[in-house]
Amino acid sequence: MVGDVKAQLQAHRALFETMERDMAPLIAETADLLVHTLKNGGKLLVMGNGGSAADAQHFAAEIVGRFKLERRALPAVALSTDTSILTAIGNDYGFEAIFSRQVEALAAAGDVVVGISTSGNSPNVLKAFQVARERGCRTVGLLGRDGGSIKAASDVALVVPSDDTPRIQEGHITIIHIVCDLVERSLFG
Ligand SMILES: O=C(CO)[C@@H](O)[C@H](O)[C@H](O)[C@H](O)COP(=O)(O)O
Ligand SMILES: [Zn+2]
Repeated sequence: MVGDVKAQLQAHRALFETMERDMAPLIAETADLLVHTLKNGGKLLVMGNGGSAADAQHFAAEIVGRFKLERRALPAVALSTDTSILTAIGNDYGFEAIFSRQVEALAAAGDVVVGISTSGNSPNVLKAFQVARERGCRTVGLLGRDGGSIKAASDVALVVPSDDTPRIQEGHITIIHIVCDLVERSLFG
């Protein structure tokens, strides 16, 4: 039991060492993109399924509310939170359309659309990225494994180098916190 716990903590640490070595520039680039977008009156739309739906609403909450600094509210919407919208679109147009239809409704040119998927292959995220690009938005994929099909639809692809879904999710939420910190300090610090 304790051995299993230690093995998982070690896997987490090894992954984060690799992320530190390989991903820092791309995480900084993502923060820059969001700073630029918010400065120019754009907003963040963010989505994911399951645990990544929770990460999406966590991200939007840090942006709309605050991360650490007392500052004005910033615009962000999690597309995974409104059960009436999700069930209506899912029921009437199919589960693949639950995010793309909301992107169609809410996205403006210059917005940043973030999709979180550990496999990189969730069809509803992929479809939302296709619509986002048609709308002139920038797409950021928070991905895992080999990046899947969403990688090619991402302007910035942050692929956490692991095949283990929970470890990938731990990478994603840490990247989200780092981006929130950089965005807030660069706009208001
Ligand atoms: O949190 C977990 C597993 O750790 C699950 O809820 C997981 O997010 C769900 O199976 C998702 O449907 C997986 O989708 P994706 O990450 O491949 O896009
Ligand atoms: Zn999970």
